[in-house]
Amino acid sequence: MSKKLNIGLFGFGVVGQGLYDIIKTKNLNLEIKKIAIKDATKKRSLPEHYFTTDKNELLNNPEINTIIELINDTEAAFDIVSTALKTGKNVVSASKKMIATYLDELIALQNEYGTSLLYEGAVCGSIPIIRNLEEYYDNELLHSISGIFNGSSNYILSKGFLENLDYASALKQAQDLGFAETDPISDVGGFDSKYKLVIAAAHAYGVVIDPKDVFNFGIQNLGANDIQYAREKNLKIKLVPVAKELDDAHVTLFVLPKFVTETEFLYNVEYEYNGVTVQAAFADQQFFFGKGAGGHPTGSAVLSDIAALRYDYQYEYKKTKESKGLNFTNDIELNIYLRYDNEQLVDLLDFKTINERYYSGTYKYVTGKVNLKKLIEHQDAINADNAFIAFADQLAGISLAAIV
Ligand SMILES: NC(=O)C1=CN([C@@H]2O[C@H](COP(=O)(O)OP(=O)(O)OC[C@H]3O[C@@H](n4cnc5c(N)ncnc54)[C@H](OP(=O)(O)O)[C@@H]3O)[C@@H](O)[C@H]2O)C=CC1
Ligand SMILES: N[C@@H](CC=O)C(=O)O
Repeated sequence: MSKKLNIGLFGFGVVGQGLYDIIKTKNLNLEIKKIAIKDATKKRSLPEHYFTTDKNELLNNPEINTIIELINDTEAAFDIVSTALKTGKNVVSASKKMIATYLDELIALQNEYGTSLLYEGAVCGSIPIIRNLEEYYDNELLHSISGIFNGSSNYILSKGFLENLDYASALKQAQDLGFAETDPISDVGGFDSKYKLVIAAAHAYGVVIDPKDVFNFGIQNLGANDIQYAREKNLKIKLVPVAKELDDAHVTLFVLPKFVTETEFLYNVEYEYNGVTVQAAFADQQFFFGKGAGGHPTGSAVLSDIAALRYDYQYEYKKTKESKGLNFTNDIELNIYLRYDNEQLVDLLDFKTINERYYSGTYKYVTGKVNLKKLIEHQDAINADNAFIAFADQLAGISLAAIV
């Protein structure tokens, strides 16, 4: 018999409302007791008595045994989630930045207090990737996980490539549809993809990596020449996070735009859809596809976690416990395309090999192999130049540069 869940819901925005819409169509053994929001003056679709701006009305209510955290404030979310876990309440959260930033602490709290934190909705919306990494791939050696982890940036890219819509209008649409983060630089700059990648890597490789150590470069500098370059070669540009085991001792993570060929699954992932490609030793390549943003797709993942809590499901962080001793490294070499203005940038990045170099009045690019550490070191110069970078490798082409 499943246990009855008395829910305290934090947040009634895109995802909170989306979750509510789904719950009300079902006859589940659960009840939403109270909803905490920030702005008491906003018009709501439910009677006033549901709402409060006092978090303690939920956290201190002994009747509430489950907290659902769906707010857009990282520090407040960590405070809510950690308090709930400490006071014996299980939690479901979709706040990927908060989870990636505080993952070590959140795992420790679950171990110490025996409470459960689930977050399927935080990584690729409706795609059930976390529980698959945790359970299904438990005994698999995973060579890499990559994909499209951000709906807003993919929406903007699709609108540009397929409909010739300009960047600003496409971003506005993604915001109006409820896909974008409060500060959309998180989406287009690759930060959101990075947080999701860090969470996925913890379940895939057992490594808990500080997001600050992971390089992310987004699509905000993408220009008409870059799109033209891709079109002429029958490629598409996608924002792709990569986690790859390089050898028995090293794992790398980064987020970069990527030239994707027609033969790759990601080529046909458009608009707010996400895709996750898992390359495993025995299962070989597998692909997960689904909506990565929006109230209902994300709400469906949150509801799946809620349902799992009725049976006290907990992540075991199995690969973390196996302690294979993988070290995170940025000391890798990969083939990139750099569209730039300032010649000095090419020298600064210290290309190991140059395959192609092109100059015209307003368009200059170079392709070749660089060390990721050089991209990190000169990130400010790259941004100051309004340059655009994409990588062109199949993942097998990314290699450890030096043994660290
Ligand atoms: N939108 C999406 O597609 C997805 C979003 N997410 C994540 O889910 C979370 C929520 O996103 P989303 O629904 O889009 O965000 P919204 O901006 O639509 O809603 C945020 C909600 O949080 C409430 N809120 C903010 N601060 C507090 C606080 N301190 N206490 C109580 N309530 C608070 C707001 O209150 P008020 O209504 O009063 O302003 C609002 O109801 C974010 O972490 C986001 O990254 C994850 C996957 C997909
Ligand atoms: N802003 C995010 C929302 C879901 O995580 C995105 O666009 O993917």
